[in-house]
Amino acid sequence: MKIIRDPSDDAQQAQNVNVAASDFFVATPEVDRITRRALAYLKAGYSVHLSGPAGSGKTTIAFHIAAQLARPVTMITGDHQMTSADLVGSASGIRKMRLVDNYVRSVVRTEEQQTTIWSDNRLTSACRYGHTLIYDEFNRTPPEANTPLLSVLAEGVLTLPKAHEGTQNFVEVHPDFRAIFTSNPEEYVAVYKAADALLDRMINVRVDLLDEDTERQIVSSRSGVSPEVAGVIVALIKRARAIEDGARASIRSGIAIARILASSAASPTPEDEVFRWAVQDVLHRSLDELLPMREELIQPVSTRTEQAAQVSTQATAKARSRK
Ligand SMILES: Nc1ncnc2c1ncn2[C@@H]1O[C@H](COP(=O)(O)OP(=O)(O)OP(=O)(O)O)[C@@H](O)[C@H]1O
Repeated sequence: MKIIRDPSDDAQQAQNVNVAASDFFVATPEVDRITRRALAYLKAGYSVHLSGPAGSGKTTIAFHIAAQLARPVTMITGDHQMTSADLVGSASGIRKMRLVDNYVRSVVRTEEQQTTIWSDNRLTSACRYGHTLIYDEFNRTPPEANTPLLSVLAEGVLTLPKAHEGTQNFVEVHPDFRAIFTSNPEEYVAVYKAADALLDRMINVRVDLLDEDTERQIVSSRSGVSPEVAGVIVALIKRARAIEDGARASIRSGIAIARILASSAASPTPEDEVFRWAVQDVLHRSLDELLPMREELIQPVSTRTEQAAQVSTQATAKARSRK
């Protein structure tokens, strides 16, 4: 994702960015379908929740969708230490004013005034200026901290705490404000069960593990390895997922193996020690454990191409002999 800063932004907006797809972004029909589906709901004014397993591309697609909305993006990442103040804002100090009036020498009149200085936080500025909010892994934040979102999503109003110095203790949500949430429902470490009331205010778009062709293109695009090498790695990842009992082998693992191969000029063959190490350390499985793949896939790409050519020559010869 490319980050584009808008020089015309005022100080408040300068913390936020405009985004555009990076040169490495892969838009296959599957990615495009998810994007169009989410955009249909966002355009109707609804918030979207992209839910799916780790590495299914939720965050990347969220940015891609946000880029289509062509509004500045405010990004928040869920965190167990977050409070409502981290979303909405808080008092950041006190402003004191003292007036001493000694115009008549024998009379001294003093007047003191004290006001709280309020600082908007990211949700408030996104609501004020009509940004696209990307709230990544929102269920890592305690549900009570996310409470201000309820009235934002349902009534289009953000209520501010008393410390706010303005005359209005609420912000009317800008008509261009949109929110995209992401979460992994399979994650059970350091996450909270999201409040039903919040989930009920967003439309869930399921982002499952991407299809093989999309994963192959992503691995190739993010690492620079050829699509053939990426295909071998993705097949290994799929095999690891099929026999998995612990953490899921993600597309991130595939990108990591591919980048290691590319930077060491290694090849995805059983004889290549860098490849064996990378598979062992990234997937936590030895190449031998993934042996069924060995026969089919883990051969030098040139060998596989030669074999494919042989198979096709044999097939042509058979077809001719049948005539
Ligand atoms: N369409 C795509 N084009 C290019 N790269 C992609 C695409 N989708 C995902 N990726 C890459 O795959 C990796 C995982 O994607 P991403 O972080 O978006 O997944 P996620 O579902 O948000 O994962 P997590 O739940 O672990 O945060 C990243 O390195 C990302 O750059």
